[in-house]
Amino acid sequence: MALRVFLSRVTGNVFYKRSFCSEGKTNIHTRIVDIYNSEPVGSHLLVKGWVKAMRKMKEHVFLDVSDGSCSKKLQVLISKSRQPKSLTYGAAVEAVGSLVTNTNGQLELAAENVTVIGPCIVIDGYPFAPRKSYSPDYIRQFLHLRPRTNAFGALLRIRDAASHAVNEHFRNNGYIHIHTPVLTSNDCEGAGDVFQVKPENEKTVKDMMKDGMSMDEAYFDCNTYLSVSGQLHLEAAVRGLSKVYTFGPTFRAENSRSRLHLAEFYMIEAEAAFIESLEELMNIMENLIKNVTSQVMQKCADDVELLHSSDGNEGPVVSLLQKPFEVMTYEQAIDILGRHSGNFVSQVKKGQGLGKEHELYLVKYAGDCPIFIVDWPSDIKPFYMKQSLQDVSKVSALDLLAPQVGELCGGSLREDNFSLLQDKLQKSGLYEALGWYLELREYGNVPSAGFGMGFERFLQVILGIPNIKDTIPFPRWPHNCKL
Ligand SMILES: NC(=O)C[C@H](N)C(=O)O
Repeated sequence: MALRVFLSRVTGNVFYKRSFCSEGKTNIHTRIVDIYNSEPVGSHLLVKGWVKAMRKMKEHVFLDVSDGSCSKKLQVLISKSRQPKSLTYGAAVEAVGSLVTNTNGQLELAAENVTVIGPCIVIDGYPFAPRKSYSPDYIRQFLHLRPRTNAFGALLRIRDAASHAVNEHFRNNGYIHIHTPVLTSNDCEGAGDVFQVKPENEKTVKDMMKDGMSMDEAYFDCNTYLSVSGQLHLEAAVRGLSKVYTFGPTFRAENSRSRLHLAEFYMIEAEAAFIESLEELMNIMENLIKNVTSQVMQKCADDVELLHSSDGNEGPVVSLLQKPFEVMTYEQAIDILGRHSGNFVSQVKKGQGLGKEHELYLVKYAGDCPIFIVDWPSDIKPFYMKQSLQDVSKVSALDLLAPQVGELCGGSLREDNFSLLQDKLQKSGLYEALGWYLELREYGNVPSAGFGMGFERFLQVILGIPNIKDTIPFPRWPHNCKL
């Protein structure tokens, strides 16, 4: 571009002039949360939001207006003569007026003017009636309208606060946030069934083989999947940064519609170098869980209360904060389950994994307290877990079981013995694909450990939410991806 043209673009009147000011000051409307926190009585304000309830009196109309910024609504008072025609429950409105304290001592906007920004065009079609509480199952049928319900609004604010607290906790403890890839060529450890991805117009591998094409002609010259875990990439990053974590979407194509599974969920995964015992790993996990839980309970007390009082939720699990998490070995767990099988739980044999009923039974046994199950048989755990120094048939791994969900986290010391890892990769047929992973142990290797925790299950636990689909804005599960 010629310099003259360039300069005229930069300095001339070519550009559209905009007025710049920080967000919140634009358009000068005040958020309801700020009104309750800091706005002095007597202020003249513009408020924007949605009508959550409407009461018509002789001369006035009272509106409960919410803008989603907090659980509270602002009562707006307008004289009947100034009430716009399309003012109904559910409409989007803006109101201008003075902030006053009413006779009940509550803040109220005495409005001079209320304008309808967006009316409810089909009033009878709106699935939620004012001041009525609905079951989560009912609300879930309207995923696109769900964010405007009181209970789900509260959930979304809590989720935001929890996500913020997770990032803050890791940052305060010296962890570096790593964005691990969503597209990967490995399925981690066979952590779950994978979603395979390819460009829209590309043939499937099967068709390519039929047509005599080689994988080199594909976009990626290898099979590609949506990530089931960022762990292996974190293990690469931790051998350079010492403490790392990731917190992103994770995908499992499990054909389950259970109250505990999603096809897309958010996983918090952390890895730390120079860790040599499960004790240290348990402390890292317990500190994270306790700290984030107490942050959420403090910062979102109103929303937690609102969620608790709405239908279908069991309320927060306080046992999480009260005492140290329990610990028992896999063998002790099998023993306890064996002694109580029949009446309470079905039989589980030594060497087998635990079913959901076993996990929940063990949590009950621990007094509804989270419990770490440690030292698992190596045969039922993935290749990257470190062989136990005391018993070669075991790995230094743990599962954290919690009320409401059973398994909440899984973690382990990572195998740092080069030849053992090489052997395991060879035996599991992953040697070719994971040569790079083995190489991490070839140069400047260190002992390390890590864990993963499903964020939605964590929300279920701390909030007592039975169904995982009620913890994520737009849940994906079999046959449900249209919205
Ligand atoms: N980062 C982890 O340890 C999580 C584990 N790889 C899982 O997929 O469950």
